[in-house]
Amino acid sequence: MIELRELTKRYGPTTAVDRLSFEVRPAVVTGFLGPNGAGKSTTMRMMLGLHRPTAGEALINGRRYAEIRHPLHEVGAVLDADAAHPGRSAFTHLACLARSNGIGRARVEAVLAQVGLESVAGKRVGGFSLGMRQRLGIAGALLGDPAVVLLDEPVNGLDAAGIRWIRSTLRSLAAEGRTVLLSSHLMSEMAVTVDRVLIIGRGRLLEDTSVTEMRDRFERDVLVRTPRPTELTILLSRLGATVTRTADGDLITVGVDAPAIGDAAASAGIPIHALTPRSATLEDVYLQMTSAAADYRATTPAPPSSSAAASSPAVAPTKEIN
Ligand SMILES: Nc1ncnc2c1ncn2[C@@H]1O[C@H](COP(=O)(O)OP(=O)(O)OP(=O)(O)O)[C@@H](O)[C@H]1O
Repeated sequence: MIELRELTKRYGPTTAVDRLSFEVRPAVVTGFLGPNGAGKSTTMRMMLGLHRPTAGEALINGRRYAEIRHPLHEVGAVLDADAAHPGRSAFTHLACLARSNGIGRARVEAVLAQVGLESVAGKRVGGFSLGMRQRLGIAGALLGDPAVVLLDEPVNGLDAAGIRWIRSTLRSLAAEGRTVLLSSHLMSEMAVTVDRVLIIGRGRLLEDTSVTEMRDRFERDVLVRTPRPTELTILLSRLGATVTRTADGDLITVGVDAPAIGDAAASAGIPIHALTPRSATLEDVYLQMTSAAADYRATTPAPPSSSAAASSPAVAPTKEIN
């Protein structure tokens, strides 16, 4: 379990982390999301005692990192896939880490097998692909069999097979009852990997929810095409729907689902030419939530056909960011 209480970090005039409070629970994979510069790395570094908070605290299993006597046995972290010396073999790298933490050779062999690096254990890390270096980082994090595992941007730059491997590894670590927290700035990567999401923007917590809840919460609408839009609008409004008309004459209906719209139109003899249920993608929702908090945004607008506004219903930001 990880607990943050009013955790704050200021660098001169910049407030990188702003009174952040949340809990990361065991047995689920939690994603820590936010745009570039949102404060994810700073927060993780404070959790690991690498940065001193300006105010507040980060507790791992009830204690500050500095108070943990054998940290590798309680918390494993991968902050940088390139932390291993390129001239060392994977085995030597892990054996050095293990030795300095009182961990035996058998455990080194076990974690190498767990991450699928057994066959290249004697090879120099300098020749490893990014995916192999990520696996090695995770092996190092698991050496002490910790209850808490933290990974900063673990899927950054990985190919599809690497992402799939990380995903299944994190799921099995959570299934063993561990607390698993990984950061990313991409919702699309997180949506299929994590159970819960903590979203931050400009150092503040914007959302603490499950992926399922986030999917369900955002309004779904139904696009309806009919040659008799005025009559259908009156009919659907009587059923409690909110109906708006697009420039093309289609109806966007919220509050009544597609089968009910079809049934109502059929019983009134109104022809329907198209009936399309739509929902906002998690990426749309996430971008909308964090847009006000993004430090760096592309200024080139997306083509209308692929923009969030054109392809999905309006999603309202859930909290105001000041
Ligand atoms: N050592 C530092 N000195 C001054 N400012 C810093 C320092 N480290 C981070 N910052 C600032 O703090 C803010 C948060 O940075 P941080 O790296 O934690 O964000 P992040 O969410 O991890 O971003 P990214 O996704 O780009 O890695 C940024 O505005 C950054 O410029």
